[in-house]
Amino acid sequence: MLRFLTAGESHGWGIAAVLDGMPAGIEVSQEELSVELSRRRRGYGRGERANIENDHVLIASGVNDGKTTGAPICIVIPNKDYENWKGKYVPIYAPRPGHADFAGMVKYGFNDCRPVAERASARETAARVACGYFAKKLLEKENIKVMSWVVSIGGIWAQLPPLEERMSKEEIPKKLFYLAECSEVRCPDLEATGRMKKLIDEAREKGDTLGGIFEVAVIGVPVGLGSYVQWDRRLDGRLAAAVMSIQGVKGVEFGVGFEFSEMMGSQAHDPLKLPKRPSNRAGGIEGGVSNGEIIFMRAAMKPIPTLKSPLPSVDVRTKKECQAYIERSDVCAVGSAAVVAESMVALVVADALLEMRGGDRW
Ligand SMILES: Cc1cc2nc3c(=O)[nH]c(=O)nc-3n(C[C@H](O)[C@H](O)[C@H](O)COP(=O)(O)O)c2cc1C
Ligand SMILES: C=C(O[C@@H]1CC(C(=O)O)=C[C@@H](OP(=O)(O)O)[C@H]1O)C(=O)O
Repeated sequence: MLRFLTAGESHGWGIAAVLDGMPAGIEVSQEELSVELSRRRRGYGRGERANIENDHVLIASGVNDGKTTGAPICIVIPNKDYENWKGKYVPIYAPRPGHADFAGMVKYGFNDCRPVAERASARETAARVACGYFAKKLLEKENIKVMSWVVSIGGIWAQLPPLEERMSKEEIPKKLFYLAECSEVRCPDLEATGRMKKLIDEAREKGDTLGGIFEVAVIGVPVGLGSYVQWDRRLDGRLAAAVMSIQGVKGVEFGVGFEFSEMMGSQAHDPLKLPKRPSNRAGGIEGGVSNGEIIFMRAAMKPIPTLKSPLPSVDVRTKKECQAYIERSDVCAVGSAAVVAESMVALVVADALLEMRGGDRW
């Protein structure tokens, strides 16, 4: 069983994770790890914090001589911004609509929202990406690759090959992924990238924020990951939970997803033919089990909650109406969320692979 937990606050000493269940013998490198971390940190629309952090990952255990040992892997990512925050306490008395502030403060009985904001922050996703790197390295040994790209930001859509092709021909996700890596918003359509950047600039000027949609594809998946025999073993359920757990993600679909609801069965399901199934509208999973096709997911992220032109809120001390608290913030982080989703998907797929194959070393 591959599992992990994270710890740490956004402006505290650092972010940490323990990843348990990685087999021995997986080669890992500090350089590749830092590339993964910087893919998440950077992107057009991210705020000033991205320039403060370098997300250097300290590997405290579980790796010896560049290979995993099978022991729990402990990673620590010091927060450089801690130097600017230590010894200070900046309370948040006007909860930001859309952030965890209000619900978290009431739930845990705080007098202000600072402790909520610190732990609810997506700073924590740096640790998820570090864990996801190890899962990706395990999958790499089986020629399984996880990719993502952004398809829309604030209603501006990328022009991409038809969905049916994106889901069924391996060379297409590979190409889209390659192009996305060249785009500042991680969108494979470089013309749309320009318009998305302009929209992000406009939102920033207005003190507003944006969300969007990204896709994740997993190629090289064998038949048989996950199971229909128990609800919590279904691969689609596990993947959906993993991606929905990312801060700001509000919708997830597989294959043609919500479009299925408008189709006749005869148009919807993927016929079995030799040598290969002609379509993959299911998105690579039937009955909660991978069917050997590309696993294809799409997820929607809401606009960032912290607004420079804030929404109405209530001061929790005076109970008077006021404007929501303003803090340094990202304007748009859809490309970063997509990288986090790659990591979460890699962790779930690697867990299901270990379940099916077993093995203490790889
Ligand atoms: C990579 C990434 C960066 C984010 N950056 C910010 C940010 O700078 N400011 C902010 O208010 N929310 C940001 N968010 C979103 C909030 O963390 C999220 O909306 C909040 O924790 C509430 O959770 P929920 O939206 O899932 O309900 C970010 C999310 C991700 C995935
Ligand atoms: C720090 C990161 O993301 C943060 C996520 C976040 C939030 O509320 O989720 C708020 C911002 O924090 P700060 O106010 O310190 O700039 C983001 O920068 C990161 O991704 O590394």
